Amino acid sequence: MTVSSAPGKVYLFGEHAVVYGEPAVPCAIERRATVAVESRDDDRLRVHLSDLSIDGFTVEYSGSTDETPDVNVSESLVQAGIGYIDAAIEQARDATERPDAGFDITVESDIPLGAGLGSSAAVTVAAIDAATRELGVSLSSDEIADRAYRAELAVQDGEASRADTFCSATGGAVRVEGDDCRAIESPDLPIVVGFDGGAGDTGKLVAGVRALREEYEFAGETVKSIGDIVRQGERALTEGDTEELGRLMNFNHGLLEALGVSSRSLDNMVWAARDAGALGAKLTGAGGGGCIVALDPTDETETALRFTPGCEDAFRAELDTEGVREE
Ligand SMILES: Nc1ncnc2c1ncn2[C@@H]1O[C@H](COP(=O)(O)OP(=O)(O)OP(=O)(O)O)[C@@H](O)[C@H]1O
Ligand SMILES: C[C@@](O)(CCO)CC(=O)[O-]
Ligand SMILES: [Mg+2]
Repeated sequence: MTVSSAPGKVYLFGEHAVVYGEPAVPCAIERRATVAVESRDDDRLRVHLSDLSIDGFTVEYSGSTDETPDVNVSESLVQAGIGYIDAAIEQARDATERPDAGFDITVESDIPLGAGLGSSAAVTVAAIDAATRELGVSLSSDEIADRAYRAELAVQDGEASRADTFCSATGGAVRVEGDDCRAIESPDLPIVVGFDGGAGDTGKLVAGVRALREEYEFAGETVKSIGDIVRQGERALTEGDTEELGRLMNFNHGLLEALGVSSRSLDNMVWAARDAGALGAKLTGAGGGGCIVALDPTDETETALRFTPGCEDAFRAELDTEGVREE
């Protein structure tokens, strides 16, 4: 058996805009997905998912992905839980030239699903690393990131950037602009996360922004303005100017709200954080529900979020400098 883990992430800046070639700066955090993989003698996949929101369920289906898994849970749950694993295994089979390799797979994760913390990227990255190493092939983190990106593209109908998967494979803070992906220096930031217990579907949310850009030229200008915020934010990050970072995060959230990817619960948490004295606060990831990220060196924001209606959890997130790794 081979076991790998990979971190989730928060976006300081640039989600959604990064899909259209603008830069983005996500940072890996110490919340990880762990995937255990064991080879089988046949081409079948037996997948056990014990994620946070549901009792673990097990599905088993043939290796050829055109066969509907014979499962006893709702189709949407299967598609939700299986899609990224299935796409990751396809990438692992391609990377190892073992198209009929079968696996027993167990996924465990402390990253809430669909909440903007990159759970899909972490699960995909860890699954590719574990499955390829189980077959005796060791990929570089850049190769894993590229294959995980292609897996996310497949599951999200082409609506994905390289940012989440490169950040999860690499760890630390990264800067992604199109195919240009690189690790960057980042000071230890006082990151606080608020979680509303909800979720958003990344593929659908990204498709919504794409439709808005196609309908309104000013929506495209809004996306470009997010790119300007990211470039300004990089300078603040290099200088360790957390007050400027916070102001730019607030600005970024406002533009994401204009693009229709925030929600009442996310906005409530953002304003609760700001009212508590956070340097800045914004939604993170695809939006639609899930998490916000705030900067506050004091405990005020975390405390305020815990008493904010609609906030289910609030926690301080440390930067995780490690990307994908063997456990
Ligand atoms: N523990 C897990 N077990 C199985 N599948 C998981 C697990 N965690 C995430 N996934 C898959 O990832 C999907 C959520 O991915 P999605 O991209 O919508 O949100 P996210 O990655 O958590 O947030 P964001 O992309 O906004 O950062 C789930 O519906 C499921 O298919
Ligand atoms: C919304 C998005 O920009 C980030 C999701 O965490 C999509 C992507 O970059 O793949
Ligand atoms: Mg995702």
